[in-house]
Amino acid sequence: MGRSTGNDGGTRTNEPRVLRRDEWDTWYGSLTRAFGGAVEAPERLALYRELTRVDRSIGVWDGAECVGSAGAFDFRMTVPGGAAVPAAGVTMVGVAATHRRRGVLTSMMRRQLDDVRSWGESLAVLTASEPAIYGRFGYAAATFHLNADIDTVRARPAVPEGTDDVRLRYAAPAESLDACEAVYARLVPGRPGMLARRPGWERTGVLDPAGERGDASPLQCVLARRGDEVTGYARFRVRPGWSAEGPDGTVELKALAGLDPATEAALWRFLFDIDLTSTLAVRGRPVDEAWQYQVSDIRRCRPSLGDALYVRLVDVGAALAARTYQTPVDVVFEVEDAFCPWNAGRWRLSGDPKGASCERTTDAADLTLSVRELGAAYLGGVSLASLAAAGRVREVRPGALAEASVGFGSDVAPWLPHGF
Ligand SMILES: CC(=O)SCCNC(=O)CCNC(=O)[C@H](O)C(C)(C)COP(=O)(O)OP(=O)(O)OC[C@H]1O[C@@H](n2cnc3c(N)ncnc32)[C@H](O)[C@@H]1OP(=O)(O)O
Repeated sequence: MGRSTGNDGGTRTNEPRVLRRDEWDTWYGSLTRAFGGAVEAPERLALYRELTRVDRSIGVWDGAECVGSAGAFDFRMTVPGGAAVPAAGVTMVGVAATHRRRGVLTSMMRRQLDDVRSWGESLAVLTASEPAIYGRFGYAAATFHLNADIDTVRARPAVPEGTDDVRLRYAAPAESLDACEAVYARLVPGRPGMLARRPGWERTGVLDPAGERGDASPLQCVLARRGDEVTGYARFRVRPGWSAEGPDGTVELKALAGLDPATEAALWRFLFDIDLTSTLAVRGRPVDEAWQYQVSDIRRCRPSLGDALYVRLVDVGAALAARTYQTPVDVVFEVEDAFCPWNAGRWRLSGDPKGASCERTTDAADLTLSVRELGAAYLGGVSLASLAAAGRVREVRPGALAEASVGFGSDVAPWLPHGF
């Protein structure tokens, strides 16, 4: 770091160092400004202050001014096979516009990945403000999500048997939090990419600052029950609207979870049917969610895909051994990793649906790729065969690509349940 030309006349900046709690306001203020400077709601600010792990956060200072920030939550993320693997949730990354493009981010990524390795965490994950930023540091998009603006007048859901047995009742979002979290916790092991809720994180789902609603309703919650058991929930707002033809409101879905297909269908049907609305706006849903296959007209749902979680294998051997493989795999990867050279070289992965090992080897390579391709394929959402077709994976031993590609797949699409 330290290229000495810049908008501030060439003042040198320093190496990143760990944040102190009393520096948080300055540090976070610098981050907010890097994101454009809009003022955040006090409730959101207070929660993020509480959730920040200052001991895992770093800043770059130029005199008394904070010019770079980066943090890392300590998540547990589900990987294929169901294990909850420690993953550093990289967050709050920003560099002052006066100090941009002179290596401040690079110095923070260097320090952070060294730190993550020293904490014994084999994965770092993030959501990117811009996809072009993080590839050079070894991250790759590993999960995608589905957005839709559903015309609920013309696209109608067909529900499975048992849906009518599910009872729905309104509940206050904050008061029903424990019941919702119990449902969420049961779903976490079943889908790669899901994050076990850490203390405090459950509150992000019911933050409801009045200043962020515009003309929409406060957050609403409906609980689903089968018998006495809470089996699901949906949180949403309603944004009323009127056109010359009549009511034209929008339901904005914020969260939905169900323990069984009938519960999920009952919640979706409810959201389709709220009076005085004609659009159901959904963002960030799993790409394989059932509602898409229940609607009468998918085109009227205006679906679109978005990139979601970026994965970086910080310790290739430990990360690949932490997940399982849906069919037997025995392949040698030749891995290129310029930013974390401890990963570079040959690794033999032997795995099946029960478990896996991944060790250093001197055997000949079967497949060559960079750590980014392993990150993309890690959760089973991007196939190694597709990456090979894109010229990013090279097959040396005939048959190795199909073997690894099928083995890395996941029957359930990986999904990031919330931003961070
Ligand atoms: C996980 C999260 O928090 S995502 C949020 C990221 N933060 C933001 O988007 C806030 C606004 N932007 C910023 O704060 C800064 O511009 C940052 C953090 C994106 C980049 O910081 P900088 O200190 O300027 O990056 P740095 O100088 O280390 O750049 C390293 C390389 O990345 C490239 N790069 C940096 N930002 C971008 C970008 N937005 N798009 C494409 N390339 C980029 C640089 O050109 C440079 O390339 P080179 O090595 O080929 O010369």
